[in-house]
Amino acid sequence: MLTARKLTVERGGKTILSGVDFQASDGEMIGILGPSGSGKSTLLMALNGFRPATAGRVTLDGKDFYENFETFKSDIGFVPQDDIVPAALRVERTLGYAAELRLPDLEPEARIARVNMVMRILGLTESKDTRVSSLSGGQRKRVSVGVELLSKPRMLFADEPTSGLDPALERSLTENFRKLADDGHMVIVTTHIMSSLSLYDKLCVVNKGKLAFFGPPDQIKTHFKVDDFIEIYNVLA
Ligand SMILES: Nc1ncnc2c1ncn2[C@@H]1O[C@H](COP(=O)(O)OP(=O)(O)OP(=O)(O)O)[C@@H](O)[C@H]1O
Repeated sequence: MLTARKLTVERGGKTILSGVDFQASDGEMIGILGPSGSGKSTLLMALNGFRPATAGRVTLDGKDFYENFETFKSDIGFVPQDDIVPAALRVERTLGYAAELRLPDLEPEARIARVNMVMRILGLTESKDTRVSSLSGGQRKRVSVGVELLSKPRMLFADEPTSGLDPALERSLTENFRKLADDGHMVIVTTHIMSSLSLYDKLCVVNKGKLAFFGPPDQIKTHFKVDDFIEIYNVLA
């Protein structure tokens, strides 16, 4: 279990996140929501240890996450907002190359099997011979996610992976994340998309650097006294 208590992040003399509590278990998919600039990416990177909080504590299975980061880092997959895959290579080669770098101890056959598995999970098999530069935005995002899945990380953190996708691609990528969580991964995603919120186990709403809600999607409308997910943003304004 990943637990954060009273996380505070200060940057450039400004308090960006203040006293945020958070909890995620294996097999859970958690969405981090909130207006632009509310602190979602900051929270995600404090939780995954890439930019630790300046105060507060993060623990994984009861152990201090930052102090034991070297031990835990093989458990972490992180898909940042920007694309991380080279555009010139074909999909299968991109994943194969990433597998060579990330899994040097695996036999070549095992690496190929891992690449094939990741392509299958993410629906990329039919695009395996397509250059990344020719893929749609949604497919490219899947390749970025695929690179992170090669090592089967226990925890997958993704920063707005569905931004800029059409509703069908957004839904399908979110469903991919749901499947990963159902397979036992801990999936933590920042998002602005309100139409797929029911697929998440829990939602974490950040507003002006503070936690505004943490709980299951079926409680969020009651909490904010709204009829529709989209109206939450009016309440937070
Ligand atoms: N290094 C920094 N120094 C000063 N301020 C920063 C720094 N990094 C982020 N901020 C500020 O912290 C706030 C939160 O940023 P963050 O990227 O976490 O927001 P966000 O909710 O993810 O936004 P978006 O939805 O637009 O991606 C913003 O006001 C941002 O300008």
